[in-house]
Amino acid sequence: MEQGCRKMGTSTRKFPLHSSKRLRRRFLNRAFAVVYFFAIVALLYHHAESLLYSPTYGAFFISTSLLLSDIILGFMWLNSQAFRMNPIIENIFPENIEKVCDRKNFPALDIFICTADPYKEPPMTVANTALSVMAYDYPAEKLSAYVSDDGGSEFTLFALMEAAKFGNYWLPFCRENKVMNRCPEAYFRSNSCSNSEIKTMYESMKRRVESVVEKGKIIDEYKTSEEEAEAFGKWNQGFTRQDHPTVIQVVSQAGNDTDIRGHSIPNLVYVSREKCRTSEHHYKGGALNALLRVSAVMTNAPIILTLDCDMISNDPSTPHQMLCHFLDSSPKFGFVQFPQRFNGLNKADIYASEFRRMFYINPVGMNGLSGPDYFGTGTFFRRRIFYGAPSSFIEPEIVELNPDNFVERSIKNQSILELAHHVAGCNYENQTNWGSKIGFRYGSLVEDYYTGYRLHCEGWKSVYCNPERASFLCEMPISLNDSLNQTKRWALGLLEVSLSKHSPLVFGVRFLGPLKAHCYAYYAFGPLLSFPVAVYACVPQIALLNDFFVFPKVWDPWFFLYIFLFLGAYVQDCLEFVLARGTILRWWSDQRMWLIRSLSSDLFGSLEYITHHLGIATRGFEVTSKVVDNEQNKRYYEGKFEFGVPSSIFVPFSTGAVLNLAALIMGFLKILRGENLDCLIFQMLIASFGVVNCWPIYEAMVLRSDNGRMPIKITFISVSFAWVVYAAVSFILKLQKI
Ligand SMILES: O=c1ccn([C@@H]2O[C@H](COP(=O)(O)OP(=O)(O)O[C@H]3O[C@H](CO)[C@@H](O)[C@H](O)[C@H]3O)[C@@H](O)[C@H]2O)c(=O)[nH]1
Ligand SMILES: [Mn+2]
Repeated sequence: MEQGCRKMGTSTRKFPLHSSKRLRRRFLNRAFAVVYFFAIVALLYHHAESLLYSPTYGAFFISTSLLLSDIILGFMWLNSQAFRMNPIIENIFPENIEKVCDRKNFPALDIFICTADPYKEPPMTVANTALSVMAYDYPAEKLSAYVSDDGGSEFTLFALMEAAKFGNYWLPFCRENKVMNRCPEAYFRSNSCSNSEIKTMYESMKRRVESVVEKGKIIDEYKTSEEEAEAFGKWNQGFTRQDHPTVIQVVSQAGNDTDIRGHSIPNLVYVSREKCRTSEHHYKGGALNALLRVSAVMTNAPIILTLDCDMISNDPSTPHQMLCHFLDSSPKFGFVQFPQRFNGLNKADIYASEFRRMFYINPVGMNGLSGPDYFGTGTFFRRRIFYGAPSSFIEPEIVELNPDNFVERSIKNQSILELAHHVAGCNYENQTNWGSKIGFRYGSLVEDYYTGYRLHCEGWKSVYCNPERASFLCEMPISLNDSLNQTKRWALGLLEVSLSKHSPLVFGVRFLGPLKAHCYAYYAFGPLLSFPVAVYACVPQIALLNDFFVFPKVWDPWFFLYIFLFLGAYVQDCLEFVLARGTILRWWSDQRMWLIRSLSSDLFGSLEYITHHLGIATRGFEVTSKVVDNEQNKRYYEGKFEFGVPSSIFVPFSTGAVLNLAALIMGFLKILRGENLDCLIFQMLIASFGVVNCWPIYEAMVLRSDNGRMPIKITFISVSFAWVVYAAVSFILKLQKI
């Protein structure tokens, strides 16, 4: 791809494209890690000692559960240190790109947009995303957008056809007015547009698309040409989402279709791969592999951008930014990862949807260890990366899929289209390397994490690029249930990696070295946190209710060890959060959601992993809804948690909430009765921390009356459950003395 810009060696020295800065805080991090490590060892020693000398079964039970919990927490701490050893910030100088490489020599770019459900991912959202990237400041004849529709919906195709027509006006409008946010919906929402003509045009297109989805039918009047009518004809009687032939429709063709100023517009291709009930489709990974092949046959650009359908471009110069890395890099360099930044978070970001640690803090840490993991969206790949390690190329089955193959014919050429249909077939991958050695990798519901991991194991490098202005903006779930179900899917997918033969601790260590393997282990084993959090959320509390005192007394040196461990971790976490431009308010939500997720997503994800492996249940990729309900939206902006639906995923942490409150009240009663505070204090501290964190849950259970409150059924189940857990643990605690 650098061919066009070959003689860059000297010019990039004069006009640098990127630079990197190692953060000085690495020294502090390392020193603190050593101190903290010894503190953990001391704590484990303390537990082991209590275990050996436990006077009763109860004490034995408590010491065992605390020891196991702290081993897991210690292991997670160890993993998290890998990110702290060598953080690096990468800077880019996109203003120099055109000085070292002429526009006409820019490499071609294929953009993949995935959608899977026209009701959860409205076709208008997909159309907006497509328009926002088609309007990139990049030579249009080198740009192709491929939309993969796993929902197999004619409405999505209709929306794209409408988008292409509107694009004829929108693209020149953006160019001439130097618009930065080229997603029409976002642009019209935030600008009082002076040119109301284009706004009217947009509104009328939006009305048409939405009415089609609403009516569930495309009226003939909307099919403006013979070709369009023919395309929709493919949705005949036997066509269902799970069972249908491949549909590939070239919606606009670069070099052939022009905008109102006579400039070319980029290729826009709709692809719905063939689906049949008898063969596995591998969810998004499968969709991306189908796109890899279809695009190889049609345009075969050396660079690929993968996007989720709600990830709009917010900066037309993003391709220039990624070129800063691609034009000046080693042959092992494989991808540039841009962060997900979110549109419309509320002030406290109550569901911690921005995942500041995962998307902003940890990737900087991985930059120093040959690059960040793959986030699934906002990633520019070198096409070659999907065909084996840097030094051992794996030949695909047909020459047309070779990343170096040059496509001479037009994308509407009959034989090209025929081959494209063939490679999108549902049995095409049988007996091939797709999904195992070639392309996006199968086997985990978090195909992004897993694919990035395997690519790094092969020796590819990546870079994290987070420019001042957000390159992309995306949506996040605004109901607690949606948010928890999303992370539950992640938890299940991560366990599929951690407990497989490719586990970071076994396979990863061999190929990545210990530090990077621990970074991957940090995510893969994350769901294990459900155990220690569950223990700390109920064991000390129930012990307190039973007059059982398990922790060191105040003034005991071990007490201070606990305080040091707790504050050390929390203060460091908070500092890093704030240094990554977070607010204290959002950090508080972040740590709260960390607790809540451990007791819901991680727990249920683990249970699903087990049931799936026992063959009791099947697993699936439940798509997160991007539809916004106005009433819900209002509550979200007021910062209220949205429970609303009677979902069992709320039960474990609501149970914990009840137990903590009961323990705290009991503790106060004991103090009032004049019992000794010395032994109580530690358990009281834990319970108070629980109660402060659970405040929104109590509110939702008792104080609220809106539709987002906790369903009575769930409150009832949680209280009963709390009673059962209390009774069971109390029974063990009271077992006769040895
Ligand atoms: O069978 C499927 C299921 C999903 N998708 C697409 O996958 C994307 C992500 O789905 P979403 O429901 O939005 O999941 P999230 O949890 O929000 O996505 C995160 O996590 C996923 C892995 O679980 C990654 O694939 C995503 O890139 C990452 O943003 C969407 O564009 C979907 O259309 C498909 O194409 N086919
Ligand atoms: Mn998403």
